[in-house]
Amino acid sequence: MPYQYDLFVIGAGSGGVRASRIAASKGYKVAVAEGGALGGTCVNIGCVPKKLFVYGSEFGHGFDEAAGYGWSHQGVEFNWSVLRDNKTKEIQRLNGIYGNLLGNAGVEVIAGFASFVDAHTVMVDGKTYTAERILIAVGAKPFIPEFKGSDLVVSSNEMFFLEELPQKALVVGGGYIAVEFAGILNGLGVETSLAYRGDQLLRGFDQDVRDFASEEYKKSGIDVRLNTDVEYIELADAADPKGARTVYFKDGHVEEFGLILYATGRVPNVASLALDKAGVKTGTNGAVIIDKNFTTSTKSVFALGDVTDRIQLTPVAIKEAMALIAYWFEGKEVTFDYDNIPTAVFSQPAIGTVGLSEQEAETRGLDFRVYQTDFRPMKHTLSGSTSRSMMKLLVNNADDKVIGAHMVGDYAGEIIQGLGIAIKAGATKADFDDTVGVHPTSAEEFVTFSAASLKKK
Ligand SMILES: Cc1cc2nc3c(=O)[nH]c(=O)nc-3n(C[C@H](O)[C@H](O)[C@H](O)COP(=O)(O)OP(=O)(O)OC[C@H]3O[C@@H](n4cnc5c(N)ncnc54)[C@H](O)[C@@H]3O)c2cc1C
Ligand SMILES: NC(=O)c1ccc[n+]([C@@H]2O[C@H](COP(=O)([O-])OP(=O)(O)OC[C@H]3O[C@@H](n4cnc5c(N)ncnc54)[C@H](O)[C@@H]3O)[C@@H](O)[C@H]2O)c1
Repeated sequence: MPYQYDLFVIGAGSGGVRASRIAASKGYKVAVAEGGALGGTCVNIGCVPKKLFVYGSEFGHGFDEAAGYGWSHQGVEFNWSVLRDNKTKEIQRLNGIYGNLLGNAGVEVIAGFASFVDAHTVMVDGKTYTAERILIAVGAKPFIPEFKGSDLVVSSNEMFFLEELPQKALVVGGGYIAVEFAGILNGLGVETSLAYRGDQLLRGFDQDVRDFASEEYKKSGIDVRLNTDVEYIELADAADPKGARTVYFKDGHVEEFGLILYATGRVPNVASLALDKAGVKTGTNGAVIIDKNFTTSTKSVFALGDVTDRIQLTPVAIKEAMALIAYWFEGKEVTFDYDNIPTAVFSQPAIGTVGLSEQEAETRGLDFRVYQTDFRPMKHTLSGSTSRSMMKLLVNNADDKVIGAHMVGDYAGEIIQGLGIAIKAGATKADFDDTVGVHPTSAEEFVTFSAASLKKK
């Protein structure tokens, strides 16, 4: 039976744009449905605007730190609407670029939310489209637990469009988004508390990184509250829905905040897809279940990116799209390597990490040694800031290969990318030691770890 398209992609985010663009350039007739703005989460309400906000908030510390370098100023003012609106203009420029990329590749863009009619048919705004293959790339959406007053909080989605900044904010959660936004708000001059229900922030990261980063966040001015959970929330004044919120914590403490951000995870965005009509099965949290070639329980339907709830990162969604393209066009079985994915948390200071944490290496029963150091970065010798950086390297004793690298400090995200290549290529500690350092940098610490910094043999 002939179909209208070779490929119909649902969702023009990181994974969907790449898959549709490359498939079309290789000769498929492709359409992509997008219910929001082109580029998806990363471009519109994720990585890109978040990083622009991080840059904006770093100036908040920069003015203070400049004094030790001889700069003085007559008071500094920050105008939130300028940052917010300049960010939005830049994102609109990127939306245009995504439109051109898709158009130039010959992809038909259909505006609207798609849902399944059957295994080869989708519907957008009442119109049906048939395709030999359908790719689900709808991403994820914020998860906010339900409790009394949960309608009075915002998610990361709203943070990009706030009418005004509050004087005082509470961020709830302990993952990437919570620590990144706590840093942004703090840097922009908002009195910021970060409440996490567990013992330490950033579960899943190396324990030393978690402990060190948490202390640095406190030093930077964030009020970090561990083992703290919210019972319920009310409007401070019932007649003023835009006004302060009163938070009743589980330990009995009561406090008012102008804004409460819940950054408590993201769940697959499948609710409106009518997956059952195509026989597509889902697992925990509604994640679309796929085999190693990104094929769902229905042979003609594929899925990748955040909707599969594996590793929620843009470069992962993009690499998955490229692997699926190689599977379709070259018949290559997918051998996606989810190990050694470098990642950065754009908190202040930032975190960069690749490979195993000390706890993961222990769980895997490896015989390994650990080098670790922390120091005052040269910039802060004059800035007056007490901020410190830390670095950590894990080495497998059997073959001397570096199996993990971790950093908390300025430029950690930039530095970890290069280390990701070295670790992926199988570099040994001897290779690191043979590499000439770039001086004076923080990064050179990674190639000058000596026996003195051996934390664990
Ligand atoms: C605040 C925040 C910051 C982040 N920062 C980073 C970062 O610094 N680095 C990083 O690597 N990752 C970051 N991420 C994660 C990254 O954004 C995601 O991993 C990535 O966008 C996933 O790509 P995707 O293609 O799976 O889905 P998405 O990019 O989410 O795209 C899905 C698209 O599908 C559309 N859609 C949904 N349902 C339908 C439907 N029924 N019909 C049509 N269209 C539909 C949506 O509107 C969306 O545009 C961040 C995420 C957030 C929320
Ligand atoms: N820099 C980056 O690359 C970047 C930045 C932002 C987001 N992301 C991606 O997006 C994903 C989602 O980010 P996130 O920060 O929302 O999720 P996350 O999974 O990283 O963190 C969620 C946090 O919320 C806590 N939590 C969950 N339920 C809760 C509840 N009921 N009450 C209180 N706390 C609760 C969890 O314990 C956890 O600390 C990340 O895992 C990451 O893959 C990446």
